[in-house]
Amino acid sequence: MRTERWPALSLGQKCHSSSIRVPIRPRQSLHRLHSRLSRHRTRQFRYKGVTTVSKCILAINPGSTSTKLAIYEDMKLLFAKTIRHGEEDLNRFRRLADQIPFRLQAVKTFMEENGFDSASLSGVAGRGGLLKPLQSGTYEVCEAMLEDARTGVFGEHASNLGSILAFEIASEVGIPAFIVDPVGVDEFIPEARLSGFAGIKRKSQLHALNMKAVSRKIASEIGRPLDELNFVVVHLGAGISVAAQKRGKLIDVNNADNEGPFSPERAGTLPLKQLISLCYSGKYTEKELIHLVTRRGGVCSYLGTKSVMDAEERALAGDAEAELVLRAMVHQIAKEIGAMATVLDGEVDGVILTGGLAHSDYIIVRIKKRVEFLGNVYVFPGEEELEALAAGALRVLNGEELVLRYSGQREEVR
Ligand SMILES: Nc1ncnc2c1ncn2[C@@H]1O[C@H](COP(=O)(O)OP(=O)(O)O)[C@@H](O)[C@H]1O
Ligand SMILES: CCCC(=O)OP(=O)(O)O
Repeated sequence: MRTERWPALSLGQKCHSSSIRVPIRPRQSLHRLHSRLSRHRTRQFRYKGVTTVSKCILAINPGSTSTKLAIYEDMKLLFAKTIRHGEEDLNRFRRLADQIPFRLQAVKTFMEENGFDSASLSGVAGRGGLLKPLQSGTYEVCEAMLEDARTGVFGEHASNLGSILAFEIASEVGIPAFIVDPVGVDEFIPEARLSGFAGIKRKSQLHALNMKAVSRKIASEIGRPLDELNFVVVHLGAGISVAAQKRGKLIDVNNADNEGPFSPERAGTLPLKQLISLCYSGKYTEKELIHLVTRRGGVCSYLGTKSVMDAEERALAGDAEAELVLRAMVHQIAKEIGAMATVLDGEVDGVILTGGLAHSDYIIVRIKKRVEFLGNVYVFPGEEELEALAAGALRVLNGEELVLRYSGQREEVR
């Protein structure tokens, strides 16, 4: 048994560091470029006196406490920034949609700071949020999608802002806006859809963008096609997704906003009867309780912080409560990994651990100890979401892949 650790690129880091073992390859398929698309989408890009003909993509990843941004010229990272939003910045907005002008300004400031004109862009890609169940791929943003993201009919999460912000920027300069592998990617097998109570269906809501991007990289490092491999893929972020990935398809997962292990900010699966009693206690409105279990649950509800980094410091300094909470979170994550291994009939080529918490040796060492009997454990700290967004947009702009419509049809990008 061994653990592979690939340090993910931190934002702004150049791709040539010798410590990076996963090669970042530029896409090679310009020869397949459709000439109409080529004329329409390829821009002259002028920066610091040098003019190049290439496709520039703005990638936007709105998170619950941050907006992560990057501009790629083809697959070369030009600029990136993580803007952290304090609770005081975001708490003044009553609804998620009220944050749009504030976040939009943050995107525009990022472009201005880097002297980058949006007229030089070929496309904008935003993280796709809680939308209807969708197949994996790149979708062009359309009015129906914007409406679902704005109203939150499939749930409220900061990622819902991705399509909206991408569309706002793109429509100003008449270029397409995309989302890639949204949170609502659904590749469930039929038996994963039943909850155990008729009328309540399980939903696939997960960190599909990063989980797919990281698994593709690890498969390529192993030297085998992803569609021949079975992984248990675990994204350890503000929310936690533990998925059974069979031959490239995410066939079962705990719903990262609703089920499974508790996370830095989410309660995960709760004892049913006690939860029902709490709903009828009169202490909370429906909205308040949903907010509590999804944004102030998990580690936050026990320790008052969503930062596992802080919780870890406390545990290491002898705080017994912090130590117990982290031990319990590891316990639940490991149990879920074991469960997903059974979904794969025990045929597991490896366990992949990624997301912010994968930076933590404290957490990783403890999970690994519990699950390494299943096979190799691959650790990929952080996430590849911005790069995956740019890659998804470029695949359709370069004519390598048909763009998906929110209705489910595949078409050539217009
Ligand atoms: N080096 C680290 N050590 C311990 N915890 C970390 C480290 N880096 C990030 N984290 C924790 O990861 C969590 C956030 O994960 P991240 O993947 O960035 O979240 P999101 O899902 O919002 O993108 C936080 O609890 C943070 O404290
Ligand atoms: C709702 C599923 C996606 C998710 O949990 O994202 P974050 O960890 O970024 O909040």
